[in-house]
Amino acid sequence: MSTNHIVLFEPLMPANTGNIARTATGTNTKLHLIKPLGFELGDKQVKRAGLDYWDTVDITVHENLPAFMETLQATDELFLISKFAPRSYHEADYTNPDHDYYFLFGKETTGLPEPFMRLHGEKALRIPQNDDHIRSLNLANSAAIIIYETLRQQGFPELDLTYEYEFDKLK
Ligand SMILES: C[S@@+](CC[C@H](N)C(=O)[O-])C[C@H]1O[C@@H](n2cnc3c(N)ncnc32)[C@H](O)[C@@H]1O
Repeated sequence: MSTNHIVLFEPLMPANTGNIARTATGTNTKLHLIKPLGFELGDKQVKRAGLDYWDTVDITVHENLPAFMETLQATDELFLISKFAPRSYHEADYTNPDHDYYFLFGKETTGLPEPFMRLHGEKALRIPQNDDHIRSLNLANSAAIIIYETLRQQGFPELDLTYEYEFDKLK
């Protein structure tokens, strides 16, 4: 079965990383952070945004982008998530059970480095948006959109499609 990975390139804002950590925990997704980080991992704001989930996130910190790239195996599929991509994220296939899927997101201010983007342009995916009104989507929202499309294609593996709550608002 595939493992999905969210990779954040030089994240700056603790609230975004905390928010993504919460999504990662709830979806059995691994989280990778590429240094330098704009915060300390013990930062109150990271923890607040991830609430009680921070300690349960499977998190790996990489020294820099080349160090992260060196960890990839032949069966790992890497996608660069960028508004500059010519292809939309819904057109890619994430269903090969023998592959792990890595989604690399850019820094809140400057995105991914331009030379790296040019080198791996064929792996880039865009989330459609209205460019007349906003510059880009929020990083944490982008990560949630991508991971849930991936999980939808994979049939939501090991996630509860429904759940019996002790205090159920519908009962
Ligand atoms: C706030 S945006 C940074 C925008 C930055 N100016 C740039 O050049 O990409 C942070 C990250 O969110 C993701 N993102 C935001 N909007 C996106 C979109 N429409 N399509 C794909 N990724 C997006 C990208 O990974 C981006 O690097």
